Amino acid sequence: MSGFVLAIDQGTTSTRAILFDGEMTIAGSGQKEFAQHYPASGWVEHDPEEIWASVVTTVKAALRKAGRKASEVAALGITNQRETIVVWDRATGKPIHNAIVWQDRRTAPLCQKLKKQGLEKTFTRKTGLLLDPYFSGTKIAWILDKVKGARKRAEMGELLAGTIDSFLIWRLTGGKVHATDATNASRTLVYNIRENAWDDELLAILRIPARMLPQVKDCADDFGSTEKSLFGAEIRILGVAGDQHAATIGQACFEPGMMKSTYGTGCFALLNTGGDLVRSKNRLLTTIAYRLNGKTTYALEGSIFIAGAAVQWLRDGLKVIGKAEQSGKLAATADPTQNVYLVPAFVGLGAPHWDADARGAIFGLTRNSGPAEFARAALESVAFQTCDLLDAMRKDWKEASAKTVLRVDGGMVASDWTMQRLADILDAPVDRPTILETTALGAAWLAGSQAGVWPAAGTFAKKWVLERRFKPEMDTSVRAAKLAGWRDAIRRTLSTQ
Ligand SMILES: Nc1ncnc2c1ncn2[C@@H]1O[C@H](COP(=O)(O)OP(=O)(O)O)[C@@H](O)[C@H]1O
Ligand SMILES: O=P(O)(O)OC[C@H](O)CO
Repeated sequence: MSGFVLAIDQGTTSTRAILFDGEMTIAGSGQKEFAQHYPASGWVEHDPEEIWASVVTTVKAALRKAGRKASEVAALGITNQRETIVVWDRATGKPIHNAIVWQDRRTAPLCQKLKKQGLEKTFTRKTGLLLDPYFSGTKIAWILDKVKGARKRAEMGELLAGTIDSFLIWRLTGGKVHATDATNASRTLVYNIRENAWDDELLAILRIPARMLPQVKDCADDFGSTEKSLFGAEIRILGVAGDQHAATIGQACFEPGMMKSTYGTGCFALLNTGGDLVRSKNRLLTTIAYRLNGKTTYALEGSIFIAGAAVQWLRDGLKVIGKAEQSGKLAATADPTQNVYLVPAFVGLGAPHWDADARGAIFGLTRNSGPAEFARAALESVAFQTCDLLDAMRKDWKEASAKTVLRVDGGMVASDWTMQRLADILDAPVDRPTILETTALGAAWLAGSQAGVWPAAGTFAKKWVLERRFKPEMDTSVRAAKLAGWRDAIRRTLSTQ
């Protein structure tokens, strides 16, 4: 069998399909953006049919560009934006509502109600998550409540629910397989991460019928085969993981203590804690890093909602840059004597504050403040937020020693200035690999190793190649002063002061 492995990376703003060859290099790829729907303030939806069409188009494009046929592909891996949920009709495969996206805040009142009933501890103990609208469970409950007849139909087994991976598997296999993997399940708020099973008590609280949920498999497992009519030949689906988990694998963070951080629209940092299910006392999430051969590896996760999105704000909102890549150059020209801070709480704050009501703020402006100081403040905010996550991780898990090295990926890591500032603020080395498509690579590795055409974890990890290490260079007192200023800015921004 050939070593060609296909990865579908179904992200928040675009879908990518990448065909890797036996040397794990990219043979061909396709990418397609799709519409974001904002039906009300704080609501974010995707059309599942548009997502499905983008998957079919990009897979065909990747094969065409590589000059390969589906019959030459040994396996397919799927990775996806997490938490985003679809409910569809079992008989027709048609969604009964648009997908409710991870960023969507519509279930904040339900989360508040459950918190007031004293239920957050129960959810956290079982799922490792918090009662925040970010996660899928309350979104499923919302659809069952609001779409006429949905709950009854779900109880009768006529409706199915799933994260995007699950919806795609259903469509790709022609409605034969309703499955997901343990990492995606671990983001739903109804999956018990210690017992590795859907949790009846939590399902009852949210009134979600268990029969509408997918079977949960290992990340490298048999998820069925794509219908021959789609790509000309069947392709076995052998790997599935949420995108941040796939990036953890693609960055070869297989050892406890290893950590990756992905800087796209938001930033998601995962610290591998091995078999230890570490309970956070500092409002980080406990999540399943990956599950292989029935063995669960856990992670502590810090989720930041705005990272590269702050650069988009410089470009599209303030219009002080024309392109994202100009942000670093502009920041480098900022006046070192000014202390301008941006707290980018544009959609509230994620970890470790979880303040849905906070809104963005800027501090320290003077008559001399201009585009350069705004650009520096925006890029530095990403470093400061990561620093808050790392501090919380160190407090939560003593093995997360001062020696932590951060492996980075995502669109924003192209900025050398930002990566150097990140190393300076963290006071820790930041490693940027040669392959930045780590998410797709992680999904491809799951599928390729399961198919037996790609190497096992140890050999795969040795193929991780450093492109550049950013070492901390900032004077200790300068760093301390900057961090003190940031903490003051955060304190003044929180909605509950
Ligand atoms: N050179 C750069 N400097 C700073 N930010 C950048 C640069 N290039 C891209 N970005 C930011 O990275 C983000 C895109 O990264 P990507 O990983 O594709 O995100 P996503 O998968 O969330 O869509 C955008 O928000 C963009 O503003
Ligand atoms: O699609 P991305 O890269 O923005 O990632 C989204 C995360 O999985 C949300 O938890």
